[in-house]
Amino acid sequence: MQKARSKGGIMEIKSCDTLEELRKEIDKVDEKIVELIAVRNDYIKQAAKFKHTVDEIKADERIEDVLNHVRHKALSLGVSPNMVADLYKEMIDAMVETEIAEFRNKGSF
Ligand SMILES: O=C(O)C(=O)C[C@]1(C(=O)O)C=C[C@@H](O)C=C1
Repeated sequence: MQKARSKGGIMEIKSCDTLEELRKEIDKVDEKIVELIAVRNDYIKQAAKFKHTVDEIKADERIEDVLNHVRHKALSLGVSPNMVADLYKEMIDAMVETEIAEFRNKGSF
């Protein structure tokens, strides 16, 4: 089995013999990606505990830091930094909404 393509890679890369086998591996990777998105989403909900206003939730400077961080990580793994940053922008937009909903909810406990 081929090693993941870079240091710090989280999964082994299998050399597949058929398209069917390859697609099963892609499905497994997609499940992992969604699991990690769910973990991130849970942390985002926790972040609402530390915010005092809705304005504070959308922290533009922090978003820039996150985007730079993932751009660098993508580069180190040989993946397009712009593609990763675009995915992150989409995800963060949605997670800001989740955080706002969580923030509005926290008063009702
Ligand atoms: O770091 C925070 O303060 C967060 O709430 C997390 C997060 C993110 O998705 O990374 C979400 C909203 C903020 O605008 C900035 C970053």
